[in-house]
Amino acid sequence: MEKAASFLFSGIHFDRKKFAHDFDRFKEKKGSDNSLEKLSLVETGRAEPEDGMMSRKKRKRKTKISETVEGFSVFKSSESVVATEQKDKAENEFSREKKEVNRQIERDALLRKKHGIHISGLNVPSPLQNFAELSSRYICKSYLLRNLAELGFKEPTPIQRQAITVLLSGRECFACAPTGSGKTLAFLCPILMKLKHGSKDGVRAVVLCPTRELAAQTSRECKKLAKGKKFYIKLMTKELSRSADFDKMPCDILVSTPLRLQYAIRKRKLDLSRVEYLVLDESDKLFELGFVKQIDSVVKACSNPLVVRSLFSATLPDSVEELARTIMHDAVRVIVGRKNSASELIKQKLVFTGSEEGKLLALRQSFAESLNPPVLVFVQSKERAKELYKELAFDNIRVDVIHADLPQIQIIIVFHICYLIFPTIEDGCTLTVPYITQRDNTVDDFRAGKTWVLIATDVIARGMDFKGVNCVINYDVPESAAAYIHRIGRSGRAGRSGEAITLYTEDDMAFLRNIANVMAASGCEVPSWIMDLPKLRRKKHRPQRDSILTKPSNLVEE
Ligand SMILES: Nc1ncnc2c1ncn2[C@@H]1O[C@H](COP(=O)(O)OP(=O)(O)OP(=O)(O)O)[C@@H](O)[C@H]1O
Repeated sequence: MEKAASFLFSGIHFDRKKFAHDFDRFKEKKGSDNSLEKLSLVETGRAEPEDGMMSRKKRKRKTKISETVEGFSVFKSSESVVATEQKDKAENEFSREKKEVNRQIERDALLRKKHGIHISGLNVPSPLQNFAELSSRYICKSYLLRNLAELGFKEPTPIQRQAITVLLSGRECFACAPTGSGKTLAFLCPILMKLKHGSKDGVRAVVLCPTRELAAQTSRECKKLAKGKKFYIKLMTKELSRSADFDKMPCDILVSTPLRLQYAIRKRKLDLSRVEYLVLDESDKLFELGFVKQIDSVVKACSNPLVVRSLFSATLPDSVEELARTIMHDAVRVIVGRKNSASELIKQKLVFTGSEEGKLLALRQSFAESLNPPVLVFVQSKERAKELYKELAFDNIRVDVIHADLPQIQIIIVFHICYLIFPTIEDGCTLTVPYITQRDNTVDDFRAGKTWVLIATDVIARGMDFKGVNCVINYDVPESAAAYIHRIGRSGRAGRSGEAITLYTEDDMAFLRNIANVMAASGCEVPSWIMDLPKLRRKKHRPQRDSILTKPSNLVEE
């Protein structure tokens, strides 16, 4: 380098005589500079170490000092040393924090990978390592941790690990996780934590579910989680939506179907302007045509600009996500496993029965050989549910049926309390017992094990949590891949295994490929000829089917 420099400057001669005056000044200045530098270092007690082992940082600092000192007072230089020190300290702190952030990002990524959690969105909070983190990272009251433990929930499920922290950080959320993977707790837990305690200030959280049964189940789960804490948790019954005085009725968390809520908003002037949390459970169902207007009016009624909205489902088509994005802000997307796939805990099978008669025969045969209750049998319409029920009711099986046509009975008990008995009371009084529906009874009997085989339409295909359903039989092939995923998802819940059998005939060939795709994606074997079938262009599969009727030749000999 030196050689190069001398080569570059060769031939240039500095005339010291001619520039003697300037040369002297230059020499003086250089000397005074050094003295100043020395002085400033001594003053701050940071003189250069004698052994000459000066770190790179210090050298850098030294250079800076000499630059600052030039032409200014001594006092300023000492201030700048302090400032530089502080700057260095801040820089060190910053780089330490940056390293820690990077390490946390790595740990989060590993935890997410381990649990099959996929996220998109900016600054997604770390997933939970365990439930104890609800206290250490967030303010979680002891009642909730106690209730989780009492319910036997030792570890958060993957969707709970991520969706809970997203909602606790105040972010909106799209969550898609397999059936039976604990999505209900994933949205209820943050709501309870954020609302802290009950109040009489109006509705603060709304959970919308597509069916009455699911709404009832969700409000029950919410009450279990809130046990020991005064919260007003209400299920919107038909009676409530028609006659409640919502101004006087304390309610923190309201669980409802869209129609009943819309009715209450319109007719009972239910005020939702203070709602802080709005959950659309089974959101893809709620965004279907029949519900869209009702959802729209509920979303509008929840007019608090700070409302946190979240969408939960086991199936979340892109179209729904796109639609939902138009109303959501800075939402985080959390997908567990593969989007729109069935639970891997369910063993799925396809059985060809040739015809409708063949289906009934196959069902009877399978029950005769090995009936392992509880079993759910899905059909495509209420008419077919009634037909199949008639057929099986005479077999020696405890069978029941559930569909949208089952009546609701309101029991009104009128007490005419005679003033002769209670002289202080002049009038009679009317006690209205909440609607008791035959649908509720049917569900309860199935839960209690009184019913072995429950024949159902898609009314209970979504969200219903029947513990330990061993087998789901699709007597009729479902109308869509999503319907298939939800139906079979009534078994194989909360880590248990399950079985799903789908009976099909020639009429179902066109739709078979869609089911086979779901099966293959969750690791089940599918005959290759099915995968070679052409894709179905129609969206819904609802073929015209022959009635379910035993013909003499169908009877199984005992
Ligand atoms: N952390 C947990 N540990 C063990 N069991 C849990 C945990 N969280 C929830 N469960 C149980 O798992 C079962 C399924 O939960 P949940 O009904 O919330 O599933 P889901 O994901 O909403 O299903 P679906 O998509 O069918 O609605 C319930 O019985 C619930 O009590």
